[in-house]
Amino acid sequence: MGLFYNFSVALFSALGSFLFGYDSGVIGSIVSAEFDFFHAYFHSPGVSIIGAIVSTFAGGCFFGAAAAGWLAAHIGRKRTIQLGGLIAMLGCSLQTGAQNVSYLIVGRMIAGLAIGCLSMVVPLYQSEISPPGMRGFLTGLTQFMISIGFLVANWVGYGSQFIRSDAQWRVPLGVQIFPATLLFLGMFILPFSPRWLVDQGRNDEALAVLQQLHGDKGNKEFIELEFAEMLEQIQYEKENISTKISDLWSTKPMLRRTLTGIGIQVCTQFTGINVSSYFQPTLYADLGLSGSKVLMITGVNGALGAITTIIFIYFILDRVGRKPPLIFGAVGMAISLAVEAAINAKWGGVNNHAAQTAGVAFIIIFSALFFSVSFGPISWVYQSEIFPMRIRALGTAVCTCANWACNVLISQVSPIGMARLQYRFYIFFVVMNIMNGVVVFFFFPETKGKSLEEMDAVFGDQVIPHALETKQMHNVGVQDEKDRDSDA
Ligand SMILES: O[C@H]1[C@H](O)[C@@H](O)[C@H](O)[C@@H](O)[C@@H]1O
Repeated sequence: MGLFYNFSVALFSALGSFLFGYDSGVIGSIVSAEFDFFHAYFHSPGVSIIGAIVSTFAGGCFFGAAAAGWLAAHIGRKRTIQLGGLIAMLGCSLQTGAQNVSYLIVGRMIAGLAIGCLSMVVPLYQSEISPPGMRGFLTGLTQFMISIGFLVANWVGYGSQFIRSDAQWRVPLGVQIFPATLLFLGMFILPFSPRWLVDQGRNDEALAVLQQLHGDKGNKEFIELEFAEMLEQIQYEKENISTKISDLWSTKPMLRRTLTGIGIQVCTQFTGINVSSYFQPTLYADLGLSGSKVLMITGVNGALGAITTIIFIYFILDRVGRKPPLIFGAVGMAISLAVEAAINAKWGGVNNHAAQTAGVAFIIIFSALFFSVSFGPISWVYQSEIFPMRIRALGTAVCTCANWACNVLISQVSPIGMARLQYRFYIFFVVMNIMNGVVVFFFFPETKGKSLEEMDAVFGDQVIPHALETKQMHNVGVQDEKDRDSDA
């Protein structure tokens, strides 16, 4: 039990993040020209209908994330995840059984509501069940599972194009019903967030969950201190902080939290990641590549991204903190995109093998290396750890909505930008990545190793003294890792 159980709970809840990646990724294949049965069934939908099929999903995500802010505070994190799973089952079933375009669009919208909700609540739940020294790893599982979702979607899409019936598009859409059902049912046996339980006055249950999550072996003192601090902080917040949306900007420290939370998500979107996630085949086509090679490279890129993410969150994130990797990633992405722009400017459209290889390599380096060790995982970790309990659900929801709003904007504008600006479009993102690095350097505080209750000290509104020293808590996290190793 103990940390292995804690890890398993965080990983299982990340099935919600898998659905996020899968649902975002699969539609690209389905609307592509290779899916002839899809186009025949829906009477060759034009670009505007295809645009609607793709973007109603992201629109639904925006509203799903907003609603989850209220739900997670009232019915709790666990039940909100279950509700997300249930709605995903409905949305995916509607898409799979679609009889006409409206049916499909409604299905996409409903699935969007579910994914938006899950995208906000899964990392929030993970961060509230984690010990401080492992919060980066356990919450970073969100990004890991998003990338696995994208990866599986790519390969399912690839395989399904060879089916010679309507199953060609119904199968890849239907596949998601399985993880959605598993998430809905499995969450019945997973614990509630201990912090939400304390907020509801269910203290005994909260303590029992903490003991279950962190294990009792050699950890008793840590659990007692963590629990005492949780009680004290949440009690203080209950008496002094309301849960109104205006609390997000009512004091300077709160405004700072809100701006950094929104900031991390806006910066993440402006790295340009979704140009690569959604339009990768076009980027390769601009380099003169086509056919099955493109899907192969996309798949390899996705697999490398997942591997880099897991290595980064497990070995590095909780040791070096949030800021240094963000700055490293921003610089790395700016350089990769600058090289990409130069290659496209000089050799775009020309059949030069060396230039093509370098162009592909830098797209992969951009996302599978630099994004995966920076904004990818850290955006979810950071937004889930900076708000005080009373307003955490709402604050996290606002940040996630910022993610989806920018996501819609960039995915709508990118096809036009790529066509009109060509290689100059990369330069826009070079500039944005440099700005991201500057913003992080000057405005983002470091949160590594602090307990969620200690974030008030980080943001400058500490009122109660913290019994649990950061150093001590961090050591316990490390101690736990050792226990896990010796358990194995
Ligand atoms: O590829 C996804 C992207 O579609 C999301 O917009 C972003 O927030 C995720 O972190 C990323 O992994």
